[in-house]
Amino acid sequence: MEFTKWRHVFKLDPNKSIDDASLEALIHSGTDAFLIGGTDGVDAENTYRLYERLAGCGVPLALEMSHPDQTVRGFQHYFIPTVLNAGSVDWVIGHQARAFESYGHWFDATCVTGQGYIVLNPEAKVAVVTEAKTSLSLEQVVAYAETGRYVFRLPSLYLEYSGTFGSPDVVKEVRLALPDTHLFYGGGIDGAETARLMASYVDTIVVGNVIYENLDGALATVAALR
Ligand SMILES: CC(C)=CCC/C(C)=C/CC/C(C)=C/CC/C(C)=C/CC/C(C)=C/CC/C(C)=C/CC/C(C)=C/COP(=O)(O)OP(=O)(O)O
Ligand SMILES: O=P(O)(O)OC[C@@H](O)CO
Ligand SMILES: [Mg+2]
Repeated sequence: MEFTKWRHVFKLDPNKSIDDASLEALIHSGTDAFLIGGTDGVDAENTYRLYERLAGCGVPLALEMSHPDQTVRGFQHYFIPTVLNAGSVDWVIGHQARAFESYGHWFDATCVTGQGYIVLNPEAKVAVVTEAKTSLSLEQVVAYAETGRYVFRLPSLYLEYSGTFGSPDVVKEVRLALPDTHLFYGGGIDGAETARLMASYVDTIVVGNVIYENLDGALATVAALR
């Protein structure tokens, strides 16, 4: 699974419902992959149910693990997030270490990638759950990104504005500071314009919420990159 080639992914939340027709449209949209992930209300059952609806669809499936119950086999790739600017160390390394304690025997480095999250929307559920320090200057965001890259040697960083459109200036500065790091951006991409803008700065744009609010807008985010 070469996530480094992905330019556009749809993020599907196991805790949200989506009808078959919409899922079919996403499958045929031309997106590079489906990233399954959510902050709350995710468990093995709803993760597997969503996996089953997508298995064999021809689009790569990756699981972004945010709960120990989510060790569901069958995905082509797994991301284990760490929230670099979390207010509690549990979300930086605590939950992950406990998960390895329980499930590490399943670990297969060829299909699991660490993902350094920097959460920047204080309203986002993930910010509340992880007590993220979101009041950061541009220099502080860059500093977190550089720490993720140079101290923790994370193979990917994720600028997370989940639920709102983020600051292009911040994203651009992180890109300039870390030209060789795989950057994901997610947050408020709702159509062609926002998709193109953020795709000009990062390697992979992640489109989530708009799927459940305006399917045409979601599909336009793929067409915009063609
Ligand atoms: C099966 C297999 C290959 C296993 C390998 C072996 C192994 C190592 C297994 C253990 C792996 C495991 C289970 C790790 C998870 C451990 C854990 C709990 C880590 C903490 C993860 C973390 C930092 C979560 C923070 C929240 C987060 C990043 C959430 C997902 C992304 C996101 C913000 C989604 C957007 O949706 P949502 O936030 O839900 O927003 P709305 O619903 O409001 O739109
Ligand atoms: O839901 P949106 O705002 O598109 O954000 C996508 C993704 O970054 C959420 O983790
Ligand atoms: Mg959710």
